[in-house]
Amino acid sequence: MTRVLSIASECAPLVKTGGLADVAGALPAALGAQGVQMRTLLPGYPAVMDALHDRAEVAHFHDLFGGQAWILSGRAAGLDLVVIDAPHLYARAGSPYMAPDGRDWPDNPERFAALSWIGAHLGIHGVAGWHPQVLHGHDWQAGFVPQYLRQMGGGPATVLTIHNIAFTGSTDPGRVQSLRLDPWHFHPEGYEFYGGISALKSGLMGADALTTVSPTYAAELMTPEYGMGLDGVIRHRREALTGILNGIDADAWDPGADPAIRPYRDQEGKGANKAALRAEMGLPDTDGPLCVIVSRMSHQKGLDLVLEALLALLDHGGQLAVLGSGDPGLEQAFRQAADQNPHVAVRIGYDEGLSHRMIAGGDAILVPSRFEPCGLTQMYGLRYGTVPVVALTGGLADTVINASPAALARGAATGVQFSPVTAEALRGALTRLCQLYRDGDTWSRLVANGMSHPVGWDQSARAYAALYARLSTGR
Ligand SMILES: Nc1ncnc2c1ncn2[C@@H]1O[C@H](COP(=O)(O)OP(=O)(O)O[C@H]2O[C@H](CO)[C@@H](O)[C@H](O)[C@H]2O)[C@@H](O)[C@H]1O
Repeated sequence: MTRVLSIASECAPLVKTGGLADVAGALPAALGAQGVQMRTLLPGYPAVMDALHDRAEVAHFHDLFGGQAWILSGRAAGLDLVVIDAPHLYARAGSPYMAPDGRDWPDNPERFAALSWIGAHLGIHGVAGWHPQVLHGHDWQAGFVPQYLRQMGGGPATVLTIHNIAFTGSTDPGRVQSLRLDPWHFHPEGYEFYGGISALKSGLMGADALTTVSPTYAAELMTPEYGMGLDGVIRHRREALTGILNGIDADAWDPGADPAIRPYRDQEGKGANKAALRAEMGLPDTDGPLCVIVSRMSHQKGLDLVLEALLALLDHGGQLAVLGSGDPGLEQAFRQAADQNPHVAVRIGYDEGLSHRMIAGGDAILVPSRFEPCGLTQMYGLRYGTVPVVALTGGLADTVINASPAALARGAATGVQFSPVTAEALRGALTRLCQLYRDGDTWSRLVANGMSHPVGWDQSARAYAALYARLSTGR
């Protein structure tokens, strides 16, 4: 049994703003099957504190970045947790990162430095006799773990996973002291980044192993186009980096047993869900494909391209249903598209149940991301027989097999890919989708291929387990 402490700023189903939470929530069970004992360290947000049971206090700090903190072990939602009960940092309404008015909390650097600091502390001192052999942090919020370990005199091996390099946890150099960083390490080999401080850069330089969530994204990160200024750092650490594809939570996303939908096991069974979704979204019947989108609305996700390419879908009898929130300009543009066209429906917001109904009821799911470390919704689509139309980038390239004539002839195709990530290429992909949809036999094969494509955690959990084993025996 390798003992691993996962350090995450969000974790499904307790607290989620995006895919990081899904992964942090799914890893412990997936890895349990591989002989890894994983506990998850989380900030004590109200939702986490409310759900925590079987609590035991394992440590107390008089001053954790400006106030008292109690470290609690316990369980919630089937997860073994270690929770930082620090009301001055985490007992706030809103999302993990933002106030209810949508603005980032000004002390986010300290709030997540505290998470990393406690992670490092527990790495050295353990949790009531349980001593992790590996500390596995996620994204910038866990970036300072290796730095603090170094300041505390060393400890277990560290892994840092990049879910989204767009967030670097950067702040101004005046915060060295409030972040409890050793000023001697304010240099390019440490946490300094373009004259400021970056938690992610610090972790990328200091962690024993780096992972990201698909092999293609691992390669892309080393290029200026995708590295967001950190490509040089990543090239410098290329020997330490591996791409391990995400899986999906196969229990939460099982079309045969999903309580949010009318369960089904083959293409036939999708019909009732499609009719229900059309009724729910107020969409009329057509003979073209019903395309769905479930997404954060941000530049990353390329949804502006969908608006530009929309007519290619509508002119072929297709429809679009969108669930998402984020960029106010995009929200408004989708609302307007829905007002202007009876075959477009939009729900602005975050709605877990509706996301299941959309993916069950759609014929196709659109994921036109400009960059996508892995992407989960295209994999939900595969499992639910909802054909993914994806940009050829990152994990989208690694999880979908394009319906080229050769792949169709081999019986391997599962979706439609397009490249470059432009409205013009997306128009071509939507036109092709509509052609495939009209050819009933080919469409049925695409759907069936997707539904039998493996999207669970087995293979990736083995890859993480092997990485942890290598790191913990190497010390
Ligand atoms: N309005 C809404 N209502 C309900 N559910 C919604 C929703 N909007 C989004 N979701 C859900 O949130 C999750 C989003 O996960 P993704 O992997 O697609 O992207 P994200 O960019 O957040 O994650 C980052 O981290 C993950 C995990 O590593 C990587 O896969 C990804 O590429 C990377 O950008 C999915 O479970 C999706 O269903």
